Amino acid sequence: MKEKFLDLLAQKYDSEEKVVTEIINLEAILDLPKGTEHFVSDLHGEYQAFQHVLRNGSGKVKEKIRDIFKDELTEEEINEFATLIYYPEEKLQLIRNQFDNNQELNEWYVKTIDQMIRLIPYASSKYTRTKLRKALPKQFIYVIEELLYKTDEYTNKKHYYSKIVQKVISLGQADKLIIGLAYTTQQLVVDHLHVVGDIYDRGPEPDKIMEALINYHSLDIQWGNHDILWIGAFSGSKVCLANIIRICARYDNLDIIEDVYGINLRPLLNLAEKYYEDNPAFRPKRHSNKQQSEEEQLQITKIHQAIAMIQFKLEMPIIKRRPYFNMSKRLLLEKVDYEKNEITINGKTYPLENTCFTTVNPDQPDELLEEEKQVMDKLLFSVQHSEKLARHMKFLLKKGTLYLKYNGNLLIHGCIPIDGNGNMEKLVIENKAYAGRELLDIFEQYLRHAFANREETDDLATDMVWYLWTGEYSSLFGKREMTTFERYFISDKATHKERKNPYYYLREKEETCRNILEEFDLDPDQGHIINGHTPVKEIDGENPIKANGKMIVIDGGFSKAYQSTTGIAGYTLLYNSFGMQLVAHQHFSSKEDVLRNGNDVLSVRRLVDKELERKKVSETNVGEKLIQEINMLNSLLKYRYMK
Ligand SMILES: O=P(O)(O)OC[C@H]1O[C@](O)(COP(=O)(O)O)[C@@H](O)[C@@H]1O
Ligand SMILES: [Mn+2]
Repeated sequence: MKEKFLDLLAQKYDSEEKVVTEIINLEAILDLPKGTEHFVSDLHGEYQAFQHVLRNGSGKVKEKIRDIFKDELTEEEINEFATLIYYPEEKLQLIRNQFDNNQELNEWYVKTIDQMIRLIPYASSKYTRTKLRKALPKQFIYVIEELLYKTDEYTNKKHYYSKIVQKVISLGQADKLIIGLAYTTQQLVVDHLHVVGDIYDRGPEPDKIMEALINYHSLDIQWGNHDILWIGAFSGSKVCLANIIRICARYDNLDIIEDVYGINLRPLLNLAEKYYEDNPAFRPKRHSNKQQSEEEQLQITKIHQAIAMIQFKLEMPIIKRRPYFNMSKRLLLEKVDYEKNEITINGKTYPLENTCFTTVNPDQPDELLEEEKQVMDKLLFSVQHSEKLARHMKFLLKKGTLYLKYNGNLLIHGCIPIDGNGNMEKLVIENKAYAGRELLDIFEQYLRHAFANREETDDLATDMVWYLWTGEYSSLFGKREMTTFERYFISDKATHKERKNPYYYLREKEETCRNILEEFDLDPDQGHIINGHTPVKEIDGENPIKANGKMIVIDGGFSKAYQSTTGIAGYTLLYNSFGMQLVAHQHFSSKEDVLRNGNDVLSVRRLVDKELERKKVSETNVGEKLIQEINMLNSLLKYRYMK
């Protein structure tokens, strides 16, 4: 077997020299400082703000510019230059308009190309030449390499280089070169991106975020509860599907469903028009910049009610067929007194308001009307046949996992369900108990099974995806119950409370975090847990760094709806060879503002951890793989060439 494998490998490395060269190359990489990891989370459809963080590398781009040009450029010029690197196309247009004649513009081109070429070696100092070459714009590789590897020792070469730049300009290629160099710089500054969940829901452009991620050079994703909902819908879960439409209606984002993913909402609208009226509890949340007629708002309000009621009905049979989900308390439509318009929860009776129960049969409240059934069948068909959604969901499955162990850290969107004593909570599924890492592994297995068997809509795997959205022992939800029904229909706020898993206060303690790291076979002295999911209320003095630095909560706070409760726009994390840095972001106004005013509102940095010695590639996940490759190549060398 091994020999067969080595024979195969020998096809690629078909001479002794090739094997040796590759071994030398890989060993050199192992010795380089580790690349920069960038962690973001809770993007919630806020494409513009996310783009900004991605393009500025959470401040890393500007830091590199400042390192090199601090004695040469003013703060204002540094800002201008940084903006050019973030948004080269738009910034170039603004700059071109500033000049009255070509000569001035050409001088600016010469100066700018020179500065960009000086920045590249600094930004790529941690990479091999081959890796840098891969990051260069293809059509300019030759030109850039000529410019990059110049030395000023020979003055005649100087002339040669200035000639190259002049030629680029006179051939009308300067803009393209600058744009290419800008993207190269962005790419060099961050080696690998981690998206710690919640790409979808609340904000208007999750699809564009997905496209940006698909085009990104290196990343992984830890699914968030909102991503799971979309995966669930695509995998055949009608209750997940009802949820995504309900949330889109609530946040006035139905165009994501209709226009972006091409899902026909007409049948749902017809049903909504037939059974529902205006209702203040179901009015969509207003986006500041969205113009909408009263009629449109009314339509959304009706759709919102129609789909919410379908959702509540669809939950019931699942709760009944899966007793171990322990959700019988959530059979709320059975607890309503339809005559008195009241509900009794935990022995207490509350009046109901803003109800919209016209399609509910009080004797059998989980029964869908024939029309509701048909609507859901059509919607599911449409969802499962949306090409774009299929592409996005497949990418989520390909790059995503429920949790990730990476360079000694544990990345997870929500939590590890634990009880008040810090013990892993058990969920019994089909007579077998799971807890901790095993529980997360089985959740992921079910999710992948549901995704692979999308024609199944009521099997355990599909139900389990919904459990991940809302179940008490879900590692993504992290709360005891979701009080959606109460928030629509009961005014007493006490019923709205969603009790959190003890994880959320026990994670303040170092001991808890160490136990969890051990549960995942990670070294508790070295590792950290990196969480998203819960907005950090900086306003109330909450610290995102917990448990003596073992726990870092980086809810990106991109979601505008939540910014007033956090006081800032959230956090991102950087981890390079020197250690970890937490970056606090202020509210992102707009790309236009950045372009015109260089406003790039970053970033308090707090040192999370400082490496005593600079960390090298050899000490990383990537390094581990390289070492394996080197071992194989050494075997090949012995087997083939040193006999
Ligand atoms: O504020 P909204 O949109 O009504 O959503 C509230 C719901 O979202 C959740 O907070 C889950 O979403 P997050 O993952 O963003 O926290 C639920 O616990 C809660 O019921
Ligand atoms: Mn979340």
